Amino acid sequence: MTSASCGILTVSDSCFSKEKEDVAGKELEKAVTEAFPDYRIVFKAIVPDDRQEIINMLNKWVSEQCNLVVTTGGTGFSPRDVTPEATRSVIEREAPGIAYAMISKSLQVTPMAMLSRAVCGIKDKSIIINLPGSTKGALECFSFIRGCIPHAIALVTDNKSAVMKDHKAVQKQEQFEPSKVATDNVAERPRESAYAMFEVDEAVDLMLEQGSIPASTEQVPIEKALHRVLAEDVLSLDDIPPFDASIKDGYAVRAADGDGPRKIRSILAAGDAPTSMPLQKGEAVRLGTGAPIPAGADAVVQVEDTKVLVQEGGEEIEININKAPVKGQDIRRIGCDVAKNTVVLLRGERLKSAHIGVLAAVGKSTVTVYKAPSVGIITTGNELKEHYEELKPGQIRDSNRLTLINLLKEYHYLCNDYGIVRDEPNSIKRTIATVLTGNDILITTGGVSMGEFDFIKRVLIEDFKATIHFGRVNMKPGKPTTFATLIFNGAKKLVFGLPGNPVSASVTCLLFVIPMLRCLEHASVWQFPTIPHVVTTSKQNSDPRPEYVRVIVSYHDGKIVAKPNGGQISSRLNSLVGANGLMLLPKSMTPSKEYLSKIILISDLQT
Ligand SMILES: Nc1nc2c(c(=O)[nH]1)N[C@H]1C(S)=C(S)[C@@H](COP(=O)(O)OP(=O)(O)OC[C@H]3O[C@@H](n4cnc5c(N)ncnc54)[C@H](O)[C@@H]3O)O[C@H]1N2
Ligand code: MOO
Ligand SMILES: [Mg+2]
Repeated sequence: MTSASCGILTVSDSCFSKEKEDVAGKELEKAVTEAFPDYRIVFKAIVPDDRQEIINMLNKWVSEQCNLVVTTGGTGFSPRDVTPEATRSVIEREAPGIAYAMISKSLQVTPMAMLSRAVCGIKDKSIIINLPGSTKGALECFSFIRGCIPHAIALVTDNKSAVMKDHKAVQKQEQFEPSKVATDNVAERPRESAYAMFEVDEAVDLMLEQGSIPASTEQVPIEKALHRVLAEDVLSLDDIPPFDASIKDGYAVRAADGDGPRKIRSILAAGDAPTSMPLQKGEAVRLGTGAPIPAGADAVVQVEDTKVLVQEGGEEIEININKAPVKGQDIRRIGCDVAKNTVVLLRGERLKSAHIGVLAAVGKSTVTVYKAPSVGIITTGNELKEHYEELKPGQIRDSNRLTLINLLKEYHYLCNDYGIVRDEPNSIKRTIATVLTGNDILITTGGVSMGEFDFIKRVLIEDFKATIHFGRVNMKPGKPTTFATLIFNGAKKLVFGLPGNPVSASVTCLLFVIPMLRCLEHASVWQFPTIPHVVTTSKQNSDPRPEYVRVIVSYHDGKIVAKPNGGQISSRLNSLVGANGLMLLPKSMTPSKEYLSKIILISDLQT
């Protein structure tokens, strides 16, 4: 993606007068940065719903060659909504297709979309796009049209090489070779799975052996480094503390002077430069915690162990040291927390708040971190509809996509969403190719079991020459979990074919996808913490698979307690709502017998 400059203009009387916070503007900024990491947001402003003010700002940004201007607000029917009129005065050529795309997609969400009057158009090398004022509406509309933006910018800026690249990609898509997967001989389908059954640990090992996508790194300011994985060993650029410092509020003294009276020579607060004139016999310097120790002093006596002997106008002139001090008492020596040039953080550590604090303390303003692999997701199934769409008989709402995207987000991974794909080999092939063009990793859900409409494995093998490393795992839920690798446009790609059942998809994402992403990101910790746990069962399990029971784990009276979170059928996603652990029940348990097993902690222990 080539770089471009962007501006975000919030049009709102109430945001302009600071009566309301500009949430839409801020969220749009995030969405643009996330969608186009190479673009620079160079302009941001809030103007009132005033036609001339909008025109002035748009003209100013256009004259400064801002490639993409998105406005939010003022596109509706109320008397002060004038953003479309102002935009129309500025643009030279209208781009009605963008506005149309937003309205037609938005109508699937709400009939109110027909009240949008958004205008989109071009002036010079700038594209101006009006978005609604509501945060949800603005983000939704942006998501509907963001795909066309890079090509539109390449065209208006006359970037011939980018335009050619885009055209080639489109032509390639148009020269689509149909899937090789045959659908006409259902009677001949295998009656037994062609895939060997692996135990979970074996499958994890097979998967990790394939974890060799080249990892790239980037420099980020430490303010933006939270949750990233360090790609360098960090050396302290300074001693901490950088000078001998007091641990207490009190007096710097010479220990050899013992107890008894001291004349106050001067005062040192935290932040004052250390004095160079050595402290003389019988003298003390009054100081605060963190203040530098004056020359000649070798101990600090806390204020609680002293008494005032002489004072003048509220000033301490002479004090008494009640107890003889010990040399070095209450002094933090230079470099005692961290010595200069020593390693303070190790490559592979995931940065949390304390890491960022250490980076700040040792004088690092940027760090090198690993880039996480890029992930794209599709869900498959003819029965699936978007959660906001109306259902016809036989249809269900797609819950897997949003669950998995957000599950990955909980573990700090972003995931590009490629929508729902029908159970049809050509559609699956085409969408997989699109995902693999822009991502290192593909996650699919559904279509991996024994059904005649379960095409994922076959498309991967027949159309992409994938190697299936495992296509069945001995676990409940998650039996048909599939992991494959393939070469696409010369690059190695990883594919996780997760089962369609909602719990199975989430549990296998936790047990396979997240550990693999952590390894690919070079994180030193990739496994979830486990707690050894004794388990029993009251009834003979008819299913011989080891089971990952979704549990609420807590700590009561010195014991770990794991409570199954309701019904455990693979379709009941509520078993994961509030669950913080997966309790492993070994296969073929005899009722009432105790087994030493484990709980995998997927979030914090509840106490
Ligand atoms: N003959 C056999 N049938 C099945 C076997 C088997 O070994 N032999 N395995 C069962 C197991 S275990 C699982 S798990 C499921 C997995 O099936 P698929 O991965 O092929 O998934 P689908 O058939 O497409 O869907 C299964 C189920 O999940 C619902 N689903 C799918 N996608 C979504 C979504 N995005 N959001 C919400 N719900 C979704 C779908 O409607 C089905 O009810 O296969 C068993 N069958
Ligand atoms: O293994 Mo499936 O995931 O039982 O539901
Ligand atoms: Mg199926």
